[in-house]
Amino acid sequence: MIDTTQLPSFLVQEVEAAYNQTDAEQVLAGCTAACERPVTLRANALKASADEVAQALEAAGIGFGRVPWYPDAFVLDAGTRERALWELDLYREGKIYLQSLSSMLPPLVLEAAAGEDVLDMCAAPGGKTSQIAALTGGNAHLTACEMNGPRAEKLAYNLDKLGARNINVMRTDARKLDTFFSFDRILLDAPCTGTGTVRAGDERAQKRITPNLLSKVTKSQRALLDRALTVLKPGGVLVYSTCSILPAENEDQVRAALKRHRDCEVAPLEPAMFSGALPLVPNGLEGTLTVRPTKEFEGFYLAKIKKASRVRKK
Ligand SMILES: C[S@@+](CC[C@H](N)C(=O)[O-])C[C@H]1O[C@@H](n2cnc3c(N)ncnc32)[C@H](O)[C@@H]1O
Repeated sequence: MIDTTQLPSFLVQEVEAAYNQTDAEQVLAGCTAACERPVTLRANALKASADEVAQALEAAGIGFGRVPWYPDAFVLDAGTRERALWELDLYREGKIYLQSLSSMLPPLVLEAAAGEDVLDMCAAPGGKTSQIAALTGGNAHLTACEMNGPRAEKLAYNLDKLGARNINVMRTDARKLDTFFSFDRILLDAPCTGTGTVRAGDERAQKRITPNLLSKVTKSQRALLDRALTVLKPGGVLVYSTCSILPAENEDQVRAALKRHRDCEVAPLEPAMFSGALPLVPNGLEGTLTVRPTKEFEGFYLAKIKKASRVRKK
């Protein structure tokens, strides 16, 4: 039996209602194991190669492991604290970015290419925006939206530190983004309950994760999805992600959005894309992935949606 008394009671209740007993137990066990989660980071290819980062970590006596699905990801040895990195030139010069493994997934799935118009709709503090910039060699036309003022400043600061240049940072409510804009690729890393990131014993999470929060974020997710699918070009691709493990924020949102936007459909994600190395829990929408929380991964949801190309009339 898992001790769930250290987890937010609303989270436990929702997980037990959403998943079968075995899956719910695994998910809740992952939340309780989160306290042991190692520090993970991404080599920032805009400033340093993964080899350079590996050598610098070795020189500093910091042990690490790698993952089979992303050469730029590093998993520091158990017990290594973030503060071990703070004094390193690597960190000060923006050659690395502290980022959870799960949050490295959406930019990989987005598959943006140089020259494309790309929107990161909810961008601060900028981990995924800068990763998209790195993956496109700094050659995509990137727009990054953030509604919250101080967070938009942090976003601009981080992008500058990481050498992600020529990004149009917009401090704006992305639900009201002018429909004059249009994009080839959109990342919607939506505001959510954060239930995938909860660590047992976190009293603030107990207070924060409530029916009221769920109701607030699901309204916002719906409006953001509608705007995203409106400003997506025909033939364009949207990646929707949350760090939540609740279906109401994930597959239920996507399924409902696809009913409202009949020209869009799921572009199936295959676990094999990640060498079968993601800890997944079955969800109710085929072709989308729910990563269950484990000792290494935060709980996370990923869906890829494609808009039909315009049919040419003869
Ligand atoms: C999950 S966080 C994004 C994390 C970010 N993608 C990253 O990887 O660093 C969600 C962000 O969306 C912002 N946000 C919430 N509602 C928004 C809206 N309507 N328009 C723009 N940004 C919004 C929040 O302030 C928050 O910074």
